[in-house]
Amino acid sequence: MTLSPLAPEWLSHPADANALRPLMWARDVTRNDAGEIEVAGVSAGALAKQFGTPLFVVSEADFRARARDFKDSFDAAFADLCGGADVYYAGKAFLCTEVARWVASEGLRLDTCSGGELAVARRAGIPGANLGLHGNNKSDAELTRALDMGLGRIVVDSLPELERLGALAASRGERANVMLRLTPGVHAHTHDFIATAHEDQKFGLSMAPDPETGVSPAAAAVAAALGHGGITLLGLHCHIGSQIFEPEGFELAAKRLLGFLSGVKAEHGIELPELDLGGGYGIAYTEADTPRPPAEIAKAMAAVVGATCKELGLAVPRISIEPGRAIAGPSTFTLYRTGTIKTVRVDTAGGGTAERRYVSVDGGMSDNARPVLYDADYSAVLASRASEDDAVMSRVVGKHCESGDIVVRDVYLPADTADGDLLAVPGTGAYCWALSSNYNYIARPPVVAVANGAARLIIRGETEEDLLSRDVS
Ligand SMILES: Cc1ncc(COP(=O)(O)O)c(C=O)c1O
Ligand SMILES: N[C@@H](CCCC[NH3+])C(=O)O
Repeated sequence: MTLSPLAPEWLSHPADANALRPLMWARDVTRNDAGEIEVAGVSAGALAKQFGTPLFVVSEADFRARARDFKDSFDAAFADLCGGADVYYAGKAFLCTEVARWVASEGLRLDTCSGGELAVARRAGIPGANLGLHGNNKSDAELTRALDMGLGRIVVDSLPELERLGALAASRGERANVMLRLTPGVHAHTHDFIATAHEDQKFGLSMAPDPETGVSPAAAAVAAALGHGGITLLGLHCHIGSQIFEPEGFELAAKRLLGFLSGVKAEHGIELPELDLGGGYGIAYTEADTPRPPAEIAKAMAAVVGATCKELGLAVPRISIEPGRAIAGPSTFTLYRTGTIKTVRVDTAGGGTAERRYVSVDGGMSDNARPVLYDADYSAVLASRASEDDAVMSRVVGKHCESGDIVVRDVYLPADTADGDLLAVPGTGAYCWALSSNYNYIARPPVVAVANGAARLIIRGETEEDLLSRDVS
């Protein structure tokens, strides 16, 4: 078989199309003797039979292990510097009541960014002291809810919000626990839509001095917070973006924030006790991605923080981080049923023609918007059986009325992949269900957690009745 010239350079023709690359899958996903994929002892076929497809399948053990790994690694790395570190799981990646409970039982805290996420946290019984709240446009109702729940930290994003929160807390005779989100001016190596620390964007307080006053919005916010009767200023926060592999951006941001803390000490005589370095750690969606293990990330970060504090004569603040994707992403795969398969002739850049095989599945951009939103790459394997057939360059597409509705842009799938097979797409635990929609009146799929040979629903799938029941007629 001649290889399709349409294959991207980074994608290698697999020697064994049935193989599961370890970094891309939850650690308890294997291929059983019958050739079927199974997770924690439950086969893809059994899952599809019990819950239907599309289906989000979460390995509970894998999710918990990744959460624990971050907590243990950061605690160990920062033990001597500041007595350990706090890990806030970023619930925006994937949140439901069950997941919030897993996170809490593994010793993590929870980062929320809306009233709805706070409601999940409350339902899961997480104490307010272990919660953070983010957002560039928090409503008064959300701030009130945060105060009602006694939040450990509200991450303030702007001067107007600081004023609003301070006034609200003061009117209740309280002080709000505040972290200030700063933009350290770091350009992260990631898709523009998920980079968040350069100057020209909606998040955070700039550290760059205003040309007229010489005072940066960040410095103005610190002064305002320290002087406000309704605010307790705990420290500073930054988040440079998401799906980032290189350590340099994280380290530069940490250095800039510590430098800023040193400036606060010089100006106000105060060493703020906390520093949150955000999330953003990349995961393996394809063979081209090489994520760093949490222990390595933590050690490198501790070395930078320790050395910088020493240089600046600062006590090391209590460090926290907010990983989302790196905990939720690899724990989950999406199970689809294949449908129409067709091969089309396409013109190549070199002036020739090639064939592209389109494999359609029964979901698509409504359960995974990331390829459309960020040009995100994924991978896929045949899940219902192993195949001895050669692997053919393929494009997995959804069923939506949108030509950009691509699930996996480029993947080698066995030539005998046929209508009715099961296909599994790994790494869909973060920002897939969370970003899901009802486009084309398609109901959101259920999410099941699998552990110890049993699967249980943690989010029920929507039904057509659910969707119709919203229509006012
Ligand atoms: C403030 C903040 N913290 C944490 C995260 C989690 O990022 P990630 O899922 O890439 O770890 C995000 C999302 O990018 C974020 O905006
Ligand atoms: N939603 C983005 C991640 C960033 C969201 C949080 N700031 C993604 O799917 O990659």
